[in-house]
Amino acid sequence: MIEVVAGLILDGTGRLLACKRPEGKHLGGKWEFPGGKVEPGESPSDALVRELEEELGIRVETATALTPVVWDYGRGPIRLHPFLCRILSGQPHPHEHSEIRWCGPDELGELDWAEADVPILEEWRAMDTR
Ligand SMILES: Nc1nc2c([nH]c(=O)n2[C@H]2C[C@H](O)[C@@H](COP(=O)(O)OP(=O)(O)OP(=O)(O)O)O2)c(=O)[nH]1
Repeated sequence: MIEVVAGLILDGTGRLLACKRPEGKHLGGKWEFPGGKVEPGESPSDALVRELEEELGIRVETATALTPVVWDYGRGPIRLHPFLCRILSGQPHPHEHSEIRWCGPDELGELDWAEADVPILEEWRAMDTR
């Protein structure tokens, strides 16, 4: 099982940050929550702080953990651990994604999400963290 973390970053007005995977990569063109694989010896929360600094140039703190999602895209199972996060410093800039977008509830529903993220989005919608 590959452990992956993903951050639901809120902007304080009810919008979430969606990130587009670059064409040519696995799941290229799909939208995801930023994050990546947990390295040996790291907690999921530490991994997310590291990944968001690398991918977006922001420092975050993690808050509520949502329900992990187990998914298999045909390359073996991944377990995706979602966390709500808050930006402590910096403005997000895409270092590894082709595009990033702050989205309100309606816009979120219009994006072509990676399949493992769909249940996460549904859980978030049901929570109403705004
Ligand atoms: N970071 C992230 N990965 C996700 C999400 N949803 C989802 O299915 N994934 C998948 C895509 C990848 O297979 C894996 C995350 O690994 P990664 O983002 O470090 O991907 P990577 O570029 O290293 O992938 P690869 O080189 O191994 O193909 O989980 C998500 O919301 N965030």
